[in-house]
Amino acid sequence: MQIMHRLTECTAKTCESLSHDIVTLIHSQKKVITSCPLPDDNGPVFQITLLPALSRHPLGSFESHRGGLWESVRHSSSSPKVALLGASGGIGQPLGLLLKQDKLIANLALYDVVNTPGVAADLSHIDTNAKVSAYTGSGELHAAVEGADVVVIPAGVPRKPGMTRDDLFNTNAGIVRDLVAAIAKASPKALIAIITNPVNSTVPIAYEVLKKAGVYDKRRVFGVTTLDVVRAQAFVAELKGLDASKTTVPVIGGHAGITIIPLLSQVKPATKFTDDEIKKLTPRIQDAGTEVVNAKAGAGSATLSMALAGARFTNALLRGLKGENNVQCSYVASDAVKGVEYFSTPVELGPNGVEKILGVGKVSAYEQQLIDAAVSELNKNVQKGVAFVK
Ligand SMILES: NC(=O)C1=CN([C@@H]2O[C@H](COP(=O)(O)OP(=O)(O)OC[C@H]3O[C@@H](n4cnc5c(N)ncnc54)[C@H](O)[C@@H]3O)[C@@H](O)[C@H]2O)C=CC1
Ligand SMILES: O=C([O-])CC(=O)C(=O)O
Repeated sequence: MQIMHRLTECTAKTCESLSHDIVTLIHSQKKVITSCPLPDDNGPVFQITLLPALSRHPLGSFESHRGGLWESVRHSSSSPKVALLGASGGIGQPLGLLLKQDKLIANLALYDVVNTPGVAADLSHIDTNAKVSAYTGSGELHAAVEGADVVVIPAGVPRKPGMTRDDLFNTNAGIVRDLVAAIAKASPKALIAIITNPVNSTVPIAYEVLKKAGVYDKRRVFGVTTLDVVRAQAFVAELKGLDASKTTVPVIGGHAGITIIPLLSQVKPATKFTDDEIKKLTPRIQDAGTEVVNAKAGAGSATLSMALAGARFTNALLRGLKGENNVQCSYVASDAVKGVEYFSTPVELGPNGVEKILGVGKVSAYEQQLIDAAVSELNKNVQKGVAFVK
């Protein structure tokens, strides 16, 4: 059977790489007969001879075309799959609820070590289009993440009062390592969004695991710091009587204590703060996670606001994959700040994940002091993660 591989929804770049995937795939099965680019008004087209065994490969859905002789295959991001690992948890459940409502998601795979069938049955009764599936335990992890465009990870234990995020390292580092090792095998090109704390260390862990597996791409791993942005926007809007939905506040650095750096000098709409306001608001944003941990008094940490933040960030990644480039703050491998290899700044998201690191921009003297103070703390967190994998 021959197929016409038409990529009307992809940029030339993703088109090339997808074509390469298909050719590699066919080669690996020793079934390629011909693969040649053809000119076409609708974008690059590749003619490939394909055997029936491959016609259901998850690279895309195949549609009959020209009397069955030719078929077209769409890039997987035209029917995106999101895998949610830790789906039964305090964050996982409301995040699953929000993702089920995201029109950009065609398939929502829920994975956890417990209770996933119940969560999936519940969500599957919601009348939105995303198809929900459940996977439980490490034996089903490969299937959960296979073919995923985006994998979101809130798996792991949360803080109790008196703990730092770093106190979670001993339990959560191994969880993230093992999950990412499975992603490296089953969906090496997926964008990976890590919520699990300590984010400052779990992101370097993920990079090191991907490096070891030979599928490292620094554009594809993200520490989710969106909750810091959400909080900063809520607190600034409340203080200044602004419309929260139209207030933007970049938050840079990392995701723990003094590494969380709100850039109040860059608030939009442009807003003036007194020194006193800055000195109160900055630690409030830095300690907002602890505020929730203490208020929950042993019952966990932020889940509902985190679910919203996670859904917002996932949607931004999916829009980027579709070619709708957009800007979000995220903790990624970065050269934005000298002396540290991972840093959150605004980044441009696009078809490859991180398209561009936009840097810290113009900061005040106070903010520069916060950046300087964060660097050594971040380095410790990064080194701890790297050493764990090595
Ligand atoms: N990045 C951020 O801004 C935030 C991060 N967090 C972090 O998110 C993580 C999860 O928090 P919660 O959902 O409140 O905790 P939770 O304990 O309610 O849920 C965690 C879920 O992970 C599952 N899990 C444990 N090991 C697993 C494994 N190996 N594979 C798959 N699933 C596994 C558990 O069964 C549970 O369902 C914590 O590490 C927390 O610190 C929390 C809030 C904000
Ligand atoms: O504080 C915690 O442990 C959870 C978290 O990261 C946050 O709410 O920002």
